[in-house]
Amino acid sequence: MKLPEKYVQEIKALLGEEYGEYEKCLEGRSACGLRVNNAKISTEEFLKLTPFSMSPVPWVENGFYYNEEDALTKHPHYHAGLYYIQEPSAMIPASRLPVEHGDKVLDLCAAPGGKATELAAKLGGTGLLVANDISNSRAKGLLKNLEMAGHRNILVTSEAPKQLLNYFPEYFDKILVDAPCSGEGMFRRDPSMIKSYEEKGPEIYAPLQQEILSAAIKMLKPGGMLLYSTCTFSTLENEKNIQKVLDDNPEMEIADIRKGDGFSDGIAEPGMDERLSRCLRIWPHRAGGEGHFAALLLKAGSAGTSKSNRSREGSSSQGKAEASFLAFAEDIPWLREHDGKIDVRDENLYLIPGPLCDISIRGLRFLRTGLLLGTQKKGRFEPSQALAMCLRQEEYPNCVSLAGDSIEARKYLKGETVQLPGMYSGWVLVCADGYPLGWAKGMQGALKNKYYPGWRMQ
Ligand SMILES: C[S@@+](CC[C@H](N)C(=O)[O-])C[C@H]1O[C@@H](n2cnc3c(N)ncnc32)[C@H](O)[C@@H]1O
Repeated sequence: MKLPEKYVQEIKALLGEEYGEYEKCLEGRSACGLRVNNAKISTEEFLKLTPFSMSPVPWVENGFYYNEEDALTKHPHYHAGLYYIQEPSAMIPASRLPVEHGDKVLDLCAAPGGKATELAAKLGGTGLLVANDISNSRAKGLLKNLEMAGHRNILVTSEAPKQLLNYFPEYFDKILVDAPCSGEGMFRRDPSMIKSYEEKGPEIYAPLQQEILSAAIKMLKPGGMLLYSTCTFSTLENEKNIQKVLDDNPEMEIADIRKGDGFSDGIAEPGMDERLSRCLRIWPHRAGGEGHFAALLLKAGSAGTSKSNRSREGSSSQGKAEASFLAFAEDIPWLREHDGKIDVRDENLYLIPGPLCDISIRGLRFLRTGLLLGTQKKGRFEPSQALAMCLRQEEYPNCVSLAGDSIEARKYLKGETVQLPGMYSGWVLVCADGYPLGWAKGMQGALKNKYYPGWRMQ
């Protein structure tokens, strides 16, 4: 691999005599990783269920290495949202941000959702995750990944950080800034990054990262925590940005971050704050991952409750639509006991998470508020794909479960008609090994495929 000369000099200066090991390591293959979605399945259960062999990623309990030749994105368990394909060192940021149930969490640069899906899993259906990406097209992929993973307490937005700040000053308990960066840690996995590095290197990204960080700090509650991460090695984009945060914001402190075998400390060059060593670095020749940087920051003060600026009243057309939905959702406990409200917009019904009922988002560019439950057509409720992904088999009695490795499960995911013995009527939840894939409509014994066309398996 031909690395840019400027980059080679930079890394030699950081690694000294270790540089040879780093260079040699780039000739090898990068590791493939997946993260189990504990919002749907425990790690233990997943390991019993999966037909693939895998070995643990040492720094996260739900992370695993798998063999490159295994087609993990083609398996129905992937489409059931049981795991997310993720580069192993990219599993660190969400795992090191101490999200607690009930928190209001912001993932400011979230697409395509590798970290947002884990942050939402840590919330366990409580609190709120605002997942944002400035790119609208990338935010669409983010929404799909959050929905496939079965998350409902979400607000998916596509805004510049400065604009979000107008809506959420000092609002969040926890914030992740997984910043756009020069991607030096991705050269082996994606050699096209070398070209983009040559066009836009650390000098271009560092000011953008500072701008994003500055808005993020203003959105963090006193007492809140912010994790800043990149997949690059340049100190300009990493420690020097954190140094600037410390210089400009006396209320910000670097917190200790849990490290492990093969992790390195942050680099405090002469004249820089020694606390920068608390940051974390992953180098590909020292640990089984491509490379990452993470800094955990704490804002001084104690967290109060966020201000509410909106009432929870629903619209008058709501009563009828809500009633038809509730008849459908009779046995789903979390739909009867949620802390939010059901909102009706046009034909669509949404379950708005509690914290989102208390704020105004008028004028904000969003792709989703809460969970799209379904649509109300000619007085009848049609459940959404996203609702199917949030359900557990035991919460909805009218189910059919296909074997995960069956031809039928794959046919269903391709949008084809599946012939099954038995008589079905109404909305049937189709599962693979007991984990929902989507809907079918029982019609005179046959099952009409209602899998969301945009998600079909190719
Ligand atoms: C490193 S990627 C994020 C990866 C993501 N966190 C994940 O784990 O899947 C950085 C993201 O930042 C977005 N981005 C670029 N400039 C931004 C800005 N000014 N504000 C917010 N997001 C930005 C990019 O569109 C890109 O999706």
